[in-house]
Amino acid sequence: MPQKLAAKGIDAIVAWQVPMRVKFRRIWLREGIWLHGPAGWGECSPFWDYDAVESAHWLAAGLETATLELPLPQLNAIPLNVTVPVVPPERAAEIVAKSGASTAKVKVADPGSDLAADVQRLAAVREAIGDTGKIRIDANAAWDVSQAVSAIGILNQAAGGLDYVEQPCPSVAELAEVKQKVGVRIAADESVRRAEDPLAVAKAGAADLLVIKVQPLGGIRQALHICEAAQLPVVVSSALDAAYGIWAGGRLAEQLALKGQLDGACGLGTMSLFTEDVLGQANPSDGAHLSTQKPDFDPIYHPSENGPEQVRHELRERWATRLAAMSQALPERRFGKP
Ligand SMILES: O=C(O)CCC(=O)C1=CC=C[C@@H](O)[C@@H]1C(=O)O
Ligand SMILES: [Mg+2]
Repeated sequence: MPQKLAAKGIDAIVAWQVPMRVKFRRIWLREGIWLHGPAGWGECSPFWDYDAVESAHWLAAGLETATLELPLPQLNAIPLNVTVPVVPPERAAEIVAKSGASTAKVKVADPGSDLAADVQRLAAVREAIGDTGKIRIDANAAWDVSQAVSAIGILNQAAGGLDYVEQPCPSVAELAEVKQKVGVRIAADESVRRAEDPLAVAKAGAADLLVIKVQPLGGIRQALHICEAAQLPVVVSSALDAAYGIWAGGRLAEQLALKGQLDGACGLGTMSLFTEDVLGQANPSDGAHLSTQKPDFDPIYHPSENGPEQVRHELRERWATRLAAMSQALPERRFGKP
């Protein structure tokens, strides 16, 4: 256990791993750690392509949840969007119908797919969600400005109207230009969670709303601070978190809902993308709503604790090394203190 963490009252760490039902964000296997402290368990599950400095935000978020007692929830549930990965149209329709959600967020512009497939996926989602449902798309910064303008026109039509387009292009300047040129709202995701200055996009007036994730922004309090400063509507989304990360997202969404800053359904239903419950943790969502109750399961006493001993050993070692690097990087985080 790194000394810095022990000094904050962290007394147990569990590494977990779960296969995904479908490839999402180019991964088939999701991993992370849970840290136990005076306030219970917190999650730290940065993607493996993030370096120690970027991942230190995720560690700060996990430390916050494990050490800071939050007030009891005032809302019971947060409305969710169903997340539709890059899958064939029939599968997309099934995912939407099964969720019961009235808002869908559909992944588009995937390098392994094309615009014609995106058109078909959106048409199937509209059919499944009905005329009154809302459809959002997320391009994960795949387009340049002219590709974005043309694709958004086509996809808006295929979807029978879009609620918004998330991160059509990489840079703030491009987002601003696309926002000028299309009649669909533009949301910023990577331009907030991976930016040197998470407020740059708001300052530039380059987005109509923000998609906010707790772990990449270093915790609920820092995320709230950014939302307050940005003065834009917000949708809280998951970072493909497991139960404790999702719970933190729900608590942020609750705060924003109480302030009137939440823009509809949140992207916190992603535990359904996992093939199984992580260490027996039940999915806290019914597909259309997320419970704000903190999971009360104690992973350390779970008998399976991630399968065969060999896998457990390798997983623990890998995360112990990474945790040491992340905790070293904590003071270099780009804004605020945990
Ligand atoms: O917002 C949602 O509905 C689900 C979360 C989601 O789409 C994402 C989670 C984590 C990594 C990202 O590639 C992806 C996103 O870009 O929003
Ligand atoms: Mg996104």
